[in-house]
Amino acid sequence: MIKVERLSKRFDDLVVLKDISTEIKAGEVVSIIGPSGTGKSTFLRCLNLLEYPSGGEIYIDGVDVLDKKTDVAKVRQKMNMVFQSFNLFSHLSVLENLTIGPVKLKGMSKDAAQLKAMDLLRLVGLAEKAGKFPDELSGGQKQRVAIARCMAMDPQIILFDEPTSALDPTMVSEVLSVIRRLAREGMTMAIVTHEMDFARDVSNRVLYMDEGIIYEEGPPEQIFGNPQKEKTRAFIQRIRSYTCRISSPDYDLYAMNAEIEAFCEKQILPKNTRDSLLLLVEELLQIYTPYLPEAVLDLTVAYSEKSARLEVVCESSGKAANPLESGNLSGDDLGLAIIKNLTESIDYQWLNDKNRLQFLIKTTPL
Ligand SMILES: Nc1ncnc2c1ncn2[C@@H]1O[C@H](COP(=O)(O)OP(=O)(O)OP(=O)(O)O)[C@@H](O)[C@H]1O
Repeated sequence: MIKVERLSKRFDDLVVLKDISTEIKAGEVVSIIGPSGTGKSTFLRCLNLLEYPSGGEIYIDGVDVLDKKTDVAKVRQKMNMVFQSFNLFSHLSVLENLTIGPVKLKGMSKDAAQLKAMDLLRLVGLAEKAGKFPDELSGGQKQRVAIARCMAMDPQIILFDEPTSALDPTMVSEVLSVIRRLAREGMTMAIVTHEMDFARDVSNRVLYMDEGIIYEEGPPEQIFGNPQKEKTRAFIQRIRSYTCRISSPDYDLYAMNAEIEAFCEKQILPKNTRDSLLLLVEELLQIYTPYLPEAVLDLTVAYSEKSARLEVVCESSGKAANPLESGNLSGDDLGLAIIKNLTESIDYQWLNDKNRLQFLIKTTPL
C-alpha cells in the first residue's frame, strides 16, 4: 500500500531523515517508536507530503507520489492524519467538523454526510455531542472527534501522530480504545506513539527509529521481547547509563564518585543500592589500576528503569584475559569476595577486541 525507498529529509543543515526504506501493507498496523527528536513525526508528515522529502521515493498503491505528474490531492485522499493537537475547527460544531470535508472535498450531499457523521460519532461513543463545539469537550473527546472526522473521508490508511501526547493521563485510554477498535476492524494504520504497551498490543509491526533511520523493525514480540540491537534494547528497557573513560592511574576518583552519585540520584536509586554500587566501583578500580598505564578502561553504570536492573560494565583494552582471574588479583581475595557478595552475576566476554566484564548488582537490601 505504501512503499518508501531511501527517503531523506533535511531542514537546512539539520538532516532529520537519513535513509528510510520500508513498506506498509493493507490491513497492517505499524507503530513507530523511538527517542524524541529522531524524526518519527517528520517521517509521517513526509508520507502525506505535509513535509516535502529531500530525497527518495514514496509509492502509494504503486503511484509515485513525488512524480511531478502525479495528482497529489487525489493521492492524499487515500490517507488522512490524526494530530497530537486535534486540529478541529473551533467555530464549527462536532457534526459540522465531520461533514465539512465530505461535502466540500468529496461532493457528498449534506444529508448523506450527516448520516455518515452520526454513524461515526456512534462508533467513537460521542453521538450525543454532535451539536456541541470543540471547546465544550474534554481532550479525550476532542481526539475521538478528530478520529471520527478522519474516518469521514474514507481513508485507506490513517496516520496517527502521537495521538495521546497532549492528553491528560486519565483520557489516554478512551482514545487508545477507539484506535484498538479500528485495528480490530482491519483499518490500515501507522502510529507514532510513546505508549509502549499500546504499541505492543495493537501493532503487527514495530519500527524503532533512532537518529533518522529505521534502526530495527520487526513484530512486537521481537522489538519488545527480544530486540536484536543494543540501542533498541536500551530504549525498550528505558536504560539510563553513565560512562567514564579511565586511561591513567592518576584519574580523579572524587570527581568520578560524585558523578556516579549524581547519576544514582537522578535514577532515584535506594541508598543500599547506591552504596553497593560505589563499593563495587571502588573494588573494581583497585583491580584495574595496575593495568592503567597500558590499558584504557571504559566503566559504564547502566540502570534499567523497567526491570530495575543495575549493571556495571568494564571494557578494557589489552590482551584477552579476564581481569578477575589475572595475576594482579592474587593476594586480593578479599576484594574479589566483596565483589562477589555485591553482585548477582558476573559475566566475562572477549568482545570487539576488549575484555568485557559485566556485573549485575544485587538490588535487594544487604
Ligand atoms: N519544520 C521544521 N523545521 C525545522 N526543524 C524541524 C521541523 N520539523 C521538525 N524539525 C526538527 O527535526 C527533528 C525531528 O523532529 P520530529 O518531530 O520528527 O521528531 P520525533 O521523533 O517525532 O520527536 P518527538 O517524539 O519528540 O515528537 C527535531 O530536531 C525537530 O526540531
